[in-house]
Amino acid sequence: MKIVRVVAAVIKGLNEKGEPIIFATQRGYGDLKGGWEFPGGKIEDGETPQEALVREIKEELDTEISVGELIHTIEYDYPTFHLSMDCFWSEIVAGDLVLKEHEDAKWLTKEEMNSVGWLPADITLVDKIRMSI
Ligand SMILES: Nc1nc2c([nH]c(=O)n2[C@H]2C[C@H](O)[C@@H](COP(=O)(O)OP(=O)(O)OP(=O)(O)O)O2)c(=O)[nH]1
Ligand SMILES: [Mg+2]
Repeated sequence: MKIVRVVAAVIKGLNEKGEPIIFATQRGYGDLKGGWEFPGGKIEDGETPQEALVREIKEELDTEISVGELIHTIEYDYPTFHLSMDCFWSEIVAGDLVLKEHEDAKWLTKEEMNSVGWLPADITLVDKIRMSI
């Protein structure tokens, strides 16, 4: 099966109560349209995962991020491809998270993380994030 290598940013911030919040985006096009995900995309030839992630977040959200530690690499079989997705803690350096490609976005607290319809590959990662924030 075809392997698709993807990077995703788990962007962490704080709400007005000082609680940790995570930025989630809703896919605006394609087969998985409407599903919630962590912004990011496919690694291109010659890029490191971190370089790919900085580029993708600039393209998708017009925002500059700093890429932190790897949280987890998701391996998941979709019907037509195998997804291998590196997920990194990330923080905003500059920019306002403008939705250039996504349909919607939300900042979610730990308690709210199960309130959106995540893509099937993301479920184990979401659980892991909920335990660690
Ligand atoms: N970005 C992202 N993709 C995910 C997640 N979970 C998940 O299954 N995927 C899948 C959906 C896509 O089939 C694939 C990568 O997607 P993408 O569409 O974001 O790639 P891209 O930004 O480079 O966009 P494109 O040029 O291919 O349209 O990974 C996630 O949390 N974030
Ligand atoms: Mg993308």
